[in-house]
Amino acid sequence: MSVLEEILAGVREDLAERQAATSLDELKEAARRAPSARNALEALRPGGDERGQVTVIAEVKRSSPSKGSLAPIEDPAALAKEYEAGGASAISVLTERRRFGGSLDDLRAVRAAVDVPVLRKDFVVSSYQVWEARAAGADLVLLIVAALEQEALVSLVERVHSLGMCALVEAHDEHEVDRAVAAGAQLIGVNSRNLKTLEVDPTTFARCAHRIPDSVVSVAESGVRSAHDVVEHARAGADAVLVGEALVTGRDPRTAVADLVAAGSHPSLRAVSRSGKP
Ligand SMILES: O=C(O)c1ccccc1NCC(=O)[C@H](O)[C@H](O)COP(=O)(O)O
Repeated sequence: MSVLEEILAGVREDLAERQAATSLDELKEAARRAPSARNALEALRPGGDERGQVTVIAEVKRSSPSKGSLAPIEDPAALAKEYEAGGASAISVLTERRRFGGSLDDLRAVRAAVDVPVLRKDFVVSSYQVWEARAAGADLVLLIVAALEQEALVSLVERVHSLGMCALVEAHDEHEVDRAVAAGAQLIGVNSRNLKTLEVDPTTFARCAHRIPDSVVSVAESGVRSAHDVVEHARAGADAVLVGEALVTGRDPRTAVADLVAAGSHPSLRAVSRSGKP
């Protein structure tokens, strides 16, 4: 079994327990009571089509399959506030329990503490999880192309958008980028971590970028550690970077985010056309 299949098997077991405890109707009612979703596309590409800076999505990440335990993070809301104070444009919260140590309670706490959009980062296989995300206040929901058949991907993208949220559709190679575009994604993440080996290949975003239309907001995910990495991804046409490990294992999350934001805002980084058009 691949790492992804193992994770998905655990996710499905946990999901079945939650579905037994809370009906879809109850969830829908909770989603109706939740505050409206914040505009993630505007937050991640504030200049619209006139792209001029790379924004930062800062992640609340306790542990991971590749690295094991990273940081205890007893107060995810306090960490998210530090990220926001450092200039993060959105916060990613891992809600998967078994391998990442996250929860929907983390997401609820973070959403209540910050004013920027909040991403539910999980392994979504059912529209039930999309309703859960909205009920917990999420503004964005991660959908992983490699985990979904195309029909399911299309239907989940539509469900996320119909609830006013934004789907971050995650690809790992050019073919998956094409599937994300075909599914109607307005926000595409290219994850540099190979789901079979868990190795990070920092050239992945640059290899895939030309397949992402300029009208789609793009995110470079995984392995971003330094200002240099932000500049490299900016030069390849990224609108945003998503950073976890480097922030939760560093000493000062606010300053760490601020350094990445400053690197992504440098005037020398002119807007880059991913399609190669001037
Ligand atoms: O982080 C992992 O080991 C991992 C393994 C398998 C599937 C997903 C995984 N991570 C989720 C993420 O996408 C990252 O948390 C995110 O991109 C941030 O990456 P990093 O900055 O390298 O922590």
